[in-house]
Amino acid sequence: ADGAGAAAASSPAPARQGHTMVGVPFQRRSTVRVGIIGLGNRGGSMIDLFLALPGVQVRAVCDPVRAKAERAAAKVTAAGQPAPALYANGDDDYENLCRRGDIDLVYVATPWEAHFEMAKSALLHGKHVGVECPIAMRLDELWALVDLSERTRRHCMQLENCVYGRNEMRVLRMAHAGKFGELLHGAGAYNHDLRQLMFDPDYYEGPWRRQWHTRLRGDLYPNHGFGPVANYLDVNRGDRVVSISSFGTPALGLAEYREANMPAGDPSWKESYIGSDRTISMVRTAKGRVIRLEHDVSTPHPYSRINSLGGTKGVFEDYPARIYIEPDHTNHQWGSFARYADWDHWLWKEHSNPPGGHGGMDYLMVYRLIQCMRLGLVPDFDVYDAATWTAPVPLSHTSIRAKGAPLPIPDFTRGEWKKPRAGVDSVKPSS
Ligand SMILES: NC(=O)c1ccc[n+]([C@@H]2O[C@H](COP(=O)([O-])OP(=O)(O)OC[C@H]3O[C@@H](n4cnc5c(N)ncnc54)[C@H](O)[C@@H]3O)[C@@H](O)[C@H]2O)c1
Repeated sequence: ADGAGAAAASSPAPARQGHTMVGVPFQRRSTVRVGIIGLGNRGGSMIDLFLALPGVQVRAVCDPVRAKAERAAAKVTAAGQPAPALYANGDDDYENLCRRGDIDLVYVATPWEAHFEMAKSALLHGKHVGVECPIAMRLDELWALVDLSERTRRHCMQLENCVYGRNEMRVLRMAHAGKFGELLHGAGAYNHDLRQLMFDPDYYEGPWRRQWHTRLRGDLYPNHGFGPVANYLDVNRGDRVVSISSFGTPALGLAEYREANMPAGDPSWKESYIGSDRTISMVRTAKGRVIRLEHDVSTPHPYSRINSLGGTKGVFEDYPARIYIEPDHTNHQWGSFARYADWDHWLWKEHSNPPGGHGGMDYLMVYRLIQCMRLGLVPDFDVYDAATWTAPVPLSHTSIRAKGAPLPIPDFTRGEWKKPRAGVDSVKPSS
């Protein structure tokens, strides 16, 4: 599989089968009819945000764990909507949800191994699809999603919530206004100690997340760190990421945690974890800028997405947020980022205290997606962004196996990255 990965990594873009999805608006509609696949931790809470928005109807819910599907259906009726169709007959019942004629958007919040087939099914049945991170696990699947989106004329979106974070959006606007000068470098991460949750028998639906640590090396979850920095640097909108070089430490954290916490005979004792506890990747852009990505979910660490950006006039670093830009700051002393609240994105000015998890960015993501669909706007991100932000998953694995050898990151836009265009730094719509 690694050999195939390396070959695929260096092969040229496959011939385009459809037409570009760059700048393609949604068809305008007053009501967005939603089907949700996967109602675990994520889907089971995101449904509240869909139901909180005017103009959204949840028409169908799907989860093989019937109790979870039923709990979600009860939320729909409690919100005053008709009872949704329920799909709970095994692992393939999602196809029946995708087949329905009364759904505009499918939202996928299932284990990673299921994302690709579910996105594919939604697109083939004419639905727009928003998928949790990462959108797929293999490079050939990323190309397949690009081709399917281009052929079916439906948007295939990585629902990357962190690009809607308040700090991320403020930095994005300041970057575009030149406050950091010419942009040079950025960093993003998913450093989140998930040991306890991954070994908890009840938190996830089965051990799927931990088991990925027995299969794939490297950065399993790059999107939350990569997406925001890619936006700062206008990746796919004037610059593009061209190569990735990844390094991984030994994988010791999960086994050490198991030793200390899991009783003999627990099924986890059959697992062997492969590298790496911390993956560090260096990504180069066509303009010569450098992005550092980190991934670590198996050692103690306070939560951090790093979220930094630097240029010729200064630097921002998050966790905690701090800034140093000329001429505002001197003498090597960090300044307060709170002082720059005027630079907040219009979404954050409109919703100063959004509901829902992750500090409100989940809500703003769903709000903006639904707004784009109802007003017939171009979405803030498309299948090219989805593929780009996810590409480190397979590529970091292959690069680590090759001792950090740089691998090309495909140009999923097939040359269209050079065109500047709007993205998450959107203009507030007038109607
Ligand atoms: N963006 C974020 O901030 C964020 C936060 C948490 C989770 N996530 C992502 O959400 C996804 C789900 O994570 P989770 O924590 O909710 O996991 P989970 O295990 O709690 O939920 C997954 C759900 O999918 C269901 N499922 C499994 N196979 C299915 C199938 N064939 N058809 C329909 N449903 C199926 C399971 O029964 C379960 O209810 C993952 O991709 C995860 O990375 C994203």
